[in-house]
Amino acid sequence: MAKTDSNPTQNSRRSFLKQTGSAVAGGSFLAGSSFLITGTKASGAIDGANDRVRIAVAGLNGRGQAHIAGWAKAPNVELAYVADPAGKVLAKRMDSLASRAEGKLTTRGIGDIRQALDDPTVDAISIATPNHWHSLMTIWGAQAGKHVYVEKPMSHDIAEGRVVVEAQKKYGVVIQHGTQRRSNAGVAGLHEALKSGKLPRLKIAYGYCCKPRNGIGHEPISDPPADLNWEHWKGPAVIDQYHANYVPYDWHWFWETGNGDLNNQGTHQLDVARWAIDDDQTHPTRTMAIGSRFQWDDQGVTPNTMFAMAEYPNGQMVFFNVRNVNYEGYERQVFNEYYLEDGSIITGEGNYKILRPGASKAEPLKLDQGHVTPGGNWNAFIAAVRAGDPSMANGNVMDAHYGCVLGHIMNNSYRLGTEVPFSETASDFGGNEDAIEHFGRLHNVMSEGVGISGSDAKYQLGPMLTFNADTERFEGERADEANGLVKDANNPGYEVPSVDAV
Ligand SMILES: NC(=O)C1=CN([C@@H]2O[C@H](COP(=O)(O)OP(=O)(O)OC[C@H]3O[C@@H](n4cnc5c(N)ncnc54)[C@H](OP(=O)(O)O)[C@@H]3O)[C@@H](O)[C@H]2O)C=CC1
Ligand SMILES: O=C1CO[C@H](CO)[C@@H](O)[C@@H]1O
Repeated sequence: MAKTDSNPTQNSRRSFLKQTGSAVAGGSFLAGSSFLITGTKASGAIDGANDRVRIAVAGLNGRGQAHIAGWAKAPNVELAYVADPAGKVLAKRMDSLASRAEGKLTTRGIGDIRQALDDPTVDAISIATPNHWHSLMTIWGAQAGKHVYVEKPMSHDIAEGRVVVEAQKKYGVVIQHGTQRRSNAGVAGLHEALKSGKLPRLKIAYGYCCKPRNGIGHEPISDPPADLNWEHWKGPAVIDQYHANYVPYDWHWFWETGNGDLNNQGTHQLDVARWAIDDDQTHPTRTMAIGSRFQWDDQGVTPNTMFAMAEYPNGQMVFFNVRNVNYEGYERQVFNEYYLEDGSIITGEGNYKILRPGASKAEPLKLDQGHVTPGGNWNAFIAAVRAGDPSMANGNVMDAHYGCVLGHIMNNSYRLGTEVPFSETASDFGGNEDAIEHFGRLHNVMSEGVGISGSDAKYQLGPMLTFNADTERFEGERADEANGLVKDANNPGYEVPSVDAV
């Protein structure tokens, strides 16, 4: 890991950042209050009375603010650093912190998270950068002995996710994925009931990521803004030239930096769907996707419409819908559904209803709460850090890896797709009747709701890919092309190490 020339330990003074009107007494932190501690503790060791956790947040524009607020509410957590490569974003966040600080603000604003990694008194980092940075920064964090809270998706491609897994094993740090539904004991309870046989066996776990969005237009190639360290923003991502649609947020819709909505919002629902699959299953072995970027005629390239399916070796399936196009009467659907072998359908999120075969109305499904580390996503991470126990993470590194790869291989099928006429019989989905029926519903929304029609309209139909769950490589038809998508190219100085070199 490259070293920086800063002296991050120079601020040895503690001070406190006031977030609300509550009071901090005697220089100590009142557990459960809404203060954010800033400053530096004398030692990085987390023990006994000095169990303060010092954390550095990377990525400050959108989700990074939720991270700061989340750590502020966690007892005895100290915001040591905030990092962002854009000078204006960093200055704005620092101003905001300073305006709420009691006394001198000692949180350090930095452009490069490696300054915080070099500080032995930092215990953990929390990553809210664009997706292409998630794995590399997590790996750097593990190598530096820091615990890591990393936003979803933990990986931008299949191979780097595996490196994170191996880094976690080697360095033993806590890694928690930003899939906060993993902290929901109601969701855990349903999945435990499904797996223990208290409910009929799960056949299809279905995720929906259907929230309306708009196109992003076209931005010309230009110089990056003067305050932005563009080389560092790109980091591992190979991007030819800057345009203003990358920064901020709309990087989601370019494959070099994002993963489309399937592995954006959809990561939450993909993760829940996979969590419901039997515990002895790792990756699906067959997957395919069909979709398009309808309606917008913009610069983004990832699909705004998608139906994808994945089949696990035990026959259980994950189905997934993405539907971002906007139209009058749009039905927002961001949730999961469970189709059981006896024909029942379960819906809800932590508070479930079941529609039994032949019944006209769904009935409430009363279940025991499942096992999660209590306290919500932020507190669970801090509890795991204090205990030094990676298994306490709500959404650990393996959960993250399997959930993200599920989305990556669906996206890979889509990316290898060919154009076919816009039709409800665009694919036979390997003969899967359930998939044919569910794709038909999405197709109807596109034709009747969105009004897509005519010979110019096309779907991009991806091949049925075969994935070897042991080697994490594709096999069989189109395998060479699919394996070309397993690992992204990286820029010099920002290479994701190999599994052997981690
Ligand atoms: N769990 C959840 O519910 C949610 C999770 N997320 C996840 O959070 C992540 C961030 O999303 P969002 O905030 O919407 O995206 P934004 O683009 O709005 O913000 C990302 C920030 O990261 C900064 N950044 C880029 N590279 C680096 C780097 N090397 N070091 C530090 N900061 C960097 C960006 O810099 P710049 O200032 O130049 O743009 C920007 O400020 C995404 O991965 C997303 O999936 C988002 C929303 C909710
Ligand atoms: O639009 C968004 C808001 O909710 C999602 C939840 O993780 C985000 O990631 C996404 O970018």
